[in-house]
Amino acid sequence: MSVSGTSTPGEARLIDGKGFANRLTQDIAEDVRTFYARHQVTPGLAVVLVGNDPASEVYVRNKALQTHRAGMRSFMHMLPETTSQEELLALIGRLNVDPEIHGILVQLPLPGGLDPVAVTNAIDPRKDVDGLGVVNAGRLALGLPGIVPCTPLGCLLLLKSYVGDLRGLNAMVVGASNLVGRPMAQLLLREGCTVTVAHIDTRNPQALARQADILVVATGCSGLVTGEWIKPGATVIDVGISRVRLDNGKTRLVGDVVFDEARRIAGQITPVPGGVGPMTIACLLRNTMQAARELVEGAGGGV
Ligand SMILES: Nc1nc(=O)c2c([nH]1)NC[C@@H]1CN(c3ccc(C(=O)N[C@@H](CCC(=O)O)C(=O)O)cc3)C=[N+]21
Repeated sequence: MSVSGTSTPGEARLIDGKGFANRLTQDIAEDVRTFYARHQVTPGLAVVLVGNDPASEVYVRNKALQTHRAGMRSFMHMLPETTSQEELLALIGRLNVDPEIHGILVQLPLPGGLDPVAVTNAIDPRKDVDGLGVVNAGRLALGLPGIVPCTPLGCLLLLKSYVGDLRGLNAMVVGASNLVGRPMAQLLLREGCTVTVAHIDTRNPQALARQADILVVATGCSGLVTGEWIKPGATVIDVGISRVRLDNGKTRLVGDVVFDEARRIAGQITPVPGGVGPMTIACLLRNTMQAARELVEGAGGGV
């Protein structure tokens, strides 16, 4: 490991998101037991899924499984595609005042006709474990404690563990979504990085990426980032996850980065699957534990 954020090229070290997420989940399970002993309260997470997108159903089921592994309670709300905005807002209103619920997540994207901004902001900011509402997003932008979106938080925990001190490093975030790119850029800025955000209108993103000690890619565009984008020895975090069909008819998960090229140039890199995905879920549990603490103990804090 190197504190400069780069190391000698050759074969990149694999960043083991799955192993890290497993250890994090075990630590959270310990926190859940301690919290129960103190307050006789078990943290509860409500996950709301509208419609039946098969990929979303897989993630939602995985979330419920991991929630139970951490000793938390999981409340699933599977709503039909035809759910109205009023019905969805009414459900969130009930979850907001339910003392058994400490975290609420509405799986995105929502079916057409439902307004994700209105829905996200209907969640009590104290229960907004996705950190996507204006209160938590604003807190992050101002450098105040709050709930940080799960995927960027997971990426940051990996970076802090595998790179160390990020101060002064050049970081580039490819993708400017509210879910990942923007909050990721805010977190890296807070850690002292010099941050560049590339988006759909960015000219020559490849040249900018080649300057980056840390490259976080979150576009959902598989194969976008080739070897030529990568500074030798850089740390590459691949947030993308797409299912592609192979010649033999089977499907495979791939990221936004051409892994076999990148791994010969990067210093360290996250695989897909087994990289950022499991960290997202572990951080959701971490945020739910944090929300339960603040709701029950009235403690401030956060990351
Ligand atoms: N409000 C909201 N918050 C989210 O955090 C959110 C969302 N909506 N909508 C969908 C995306 C996607 N997402 C993933 C979570 C875990 C894996 C994951 O565990 N992936 C495994 C593989 C899973 C598999 O085999 O399909 C891995 O990368 O190793 C992937 C993707 C969270 N999202």
